[in-house]
This record gives sequence, structure tokens and C-alpha cells, in this order.
Amino acid sequence: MGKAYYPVLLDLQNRICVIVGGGQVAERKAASLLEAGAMVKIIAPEVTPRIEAWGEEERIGLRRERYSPGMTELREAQLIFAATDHAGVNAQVKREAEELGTLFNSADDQESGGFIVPAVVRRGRLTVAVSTSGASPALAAALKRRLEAVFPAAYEPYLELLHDLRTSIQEWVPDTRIRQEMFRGILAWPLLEVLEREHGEAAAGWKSLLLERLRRDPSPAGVERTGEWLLEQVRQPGSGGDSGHRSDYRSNPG
Ligand SMILES: C[C@@]1(CC(=O)O)c2cc3[nH]c(cc4nc(cc5[nH]c(cc(n2)[C@H]1CCC(=O)O)[C@@](C)(CC(=O)O)[C@@H]5CCC(=O)O)C(CC(=O)O)=C4CCC(=O)O)c(CCC(=O)O)c3CC(=O)O
Ligand SMILES: NC(=O)C1=CN([C@@H]2O[C@H](COP(=O)(O)OP(=O)(O)OC[C@H]3O[C@@H](n4cnc5c(N)ncnc54)[C@H](O)[C@@H]3O)[C@@H](O)[C@H]2O)C=CC1
Repeated sequence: MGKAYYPVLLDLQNRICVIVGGGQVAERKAASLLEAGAMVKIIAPEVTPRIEAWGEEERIGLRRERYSPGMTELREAQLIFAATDHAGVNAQVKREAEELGTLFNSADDQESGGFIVPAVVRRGRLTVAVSTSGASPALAAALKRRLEAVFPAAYEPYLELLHDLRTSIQEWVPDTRIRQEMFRGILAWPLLEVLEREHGEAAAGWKSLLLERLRRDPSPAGVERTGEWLLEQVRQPGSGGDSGHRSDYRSNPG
């Protein structure tokens, strides 16, 4: 059995991340770093057309040179990636990263003692990361594709809504234990089902209705009652009632 890695989610917003190498692997690492809002700097004599374009658009810093120890970019970096096709160069980058005490990723050496990158499914605030600890990157990528089908796009607004409900409940309910019971109770609501059909204003309408109900009855029992009410709306969208939002739901069943 291999070693056990410790998974974390890094906040790299506006942090400098340096990639030595400019091929396919460097491009993939750079794309996900840009998604995370990092300031990416690439050092390589030859780069892919996409990296070239990012350089021209100044979306990344591009230094078209061979790596040599002591470059300013590495000293400023929070993370250092070695992704050249020369094991010797990658090993040199590793040595410098160790001297600097900077977290390091090697594209070609799992024993490098740095961090490794998982395959990722993102749905807004939801991150599902898969790793095989280096045993089979191909399997990590294949499992990611399977998980993409498990998590539909509605998870993005679903998490936004859960976040808003949670923030309000934190204001209304002083007791942590009661809050926790409420948060767990909300997971039983058929919210995902609603958000798969309702978008924009209709979805916002549901949000205010749910918040209003919870505000009047901020308790675990209130969560349960609101869940039952919501289920009723979802199951029998045609049954009576006085809510304009409910008729929105009825008029746009999918
Ligand atoms: C250790 C690790 C270090 C690191 O890079 O962080 C590493 C190392 C190596 N990868 C190699 C090969 C491939 N890597 C991929 C793809 C990905 N590799 C990624 C991560 C990792 N790769 C880390 C372990 C992660 C884990 O196991 O969980 C992903 C998940 C994330 C990312 O890179 O962003 C991304 C998928 C992203 C996605 O699809 O979403 C494919 C498949 C493909 O390209 O379709 C192949 C070819 C098929 C195969 O070999 O399986 C080789 C051999 C090179 C050779 O043989 O020459 C090495 C070196 C070695 O094994 O020593
Ligand atoms: N971790 C991963 O996911 C994967 C890792 N690999 C490994 O990563 C290596 C790189 O793969 P690719 O990107 O496909 O290779 P590539 O051949 O497309 O790119 C190599 C890059 O390294 C640059 N380079 C070479 N010498 C350099 C130096 N002295 N200083 C700075 N840059 C230099 C080149 O200019 C080029 O941009 C492979 O050799 C393989 O060992 C391969 C596939 C996946």
C-alpha cells in the first residue's frame, strides 16, 4: 500500500503559482489554477498555442526561457509545479522548491514528497475531487467522468440556496445543536428537484417563500413542516393555494 495523502482545498486567489514547463501537462495545470483565480507564471522555452495565447492576453506571466535556479518567479511562488519532459530539470526544480520551503508538484515523480493534483468535478461551490494517489491517473479521470453524471448542474444553485438558508438560520437560531438539526433536516427537502426545473426569478421566488416560512418558525419542526409543504407543491403542483410563486411553478413544470 502507498502512503496516505492529506486532501485540502487551497485558496489561491491572487497567489502566484509557477509552472516550469509549457507542454500539455503544464497547460492542464495552468487551466485549473486560472479557474481558481491564481496568478500563473510559466517558465519554458517552448509552449502550447493555448499557453502562448494566455501569455499574449496577459492572463498569465510567460517567461520563454529554460529554467535555471534562482529565478525571481520561484521565490515569489506559493506553489511550484515541475512539468518539463526532462527528469533532471524537474529534479532541479524540486531541489529549489525544497530550499525555498515551497509546496511542490512533480508531473513525473510521485516520490517527490510534494502534493499531487486530483481529478475534479465542479458545480459552483461543490467540489468533488478524485485521486488514486498516483496509482492510475487514467482511472481518476474516468471516475471523474462518471461523477459528472451523478452531480447535475442544479447542484450549483442548490448550494447557493443551502448557503443562504444556512446564513439566515445562523442569524435566527442561537443554539448550535438546534441549528445543526435544522441544516440536516433541510437536506431532506426536494430542493434539487425544484431547482432542476426552476431558474432565475422563479427560483428566487421559491427562496423567499422558504426563507419566509423558516423565519416564522425557525425550529427543527419548522424545517420538517416546510419540507412537507414543499413536497406537496412538487408532487401536486396543481392543488389550490394562494401563492403567486406556486403558480409560477405550475406554469413551468419542466
Ligand atoms: C501523481 C500525479 C502528479 C500530478 O500531476 O499531480 C500524476 C502523475 C502522472 N500522470 C501520468 C499520466 C497521465 N496523467 C493523466 C491525467 C491526469 N493526471 C492527473 C494527476 C496526476 N498525475 C497525479 C496523480 C493523481 C491521482 O492518481 O489521483 C490529473 C488527475 C489531474 C491533473 O493533472 O490536472 C489528470 C486528469 C485530469 C482530468 O481528466 O480531469 C493521464 C490521462 C489523460 O491524459 O487522459 C495520463 C495518461 C494515462 C496514465 O498514465 O494513467 C504519468 C505518467 C507519464 C508517463 O507515463 O510518461 C505520471 C507520472 C507518474 O506516474 O510517475
Ligand atoms: N502529471 C501528469 O498528469 C502527466 C505527466 N506526464 C509527465 O510530464 C512530462 C511533461 O509532459 P508534457 O507536458 O506532455 O510534455 P511536452 O513535451 O508537451 O512539454 C514539455 C515542456 O517542457 C519544456 N521544457 C523542456 N526543458 C525545459 C527547461 N530546461 N526549462 C523549462 N522548460 C523546459 C518544453 O519547452 C515543453 O514546454 C512528461 O514527460 C511525463 O513525464 C505526462 C502525462 C501526464
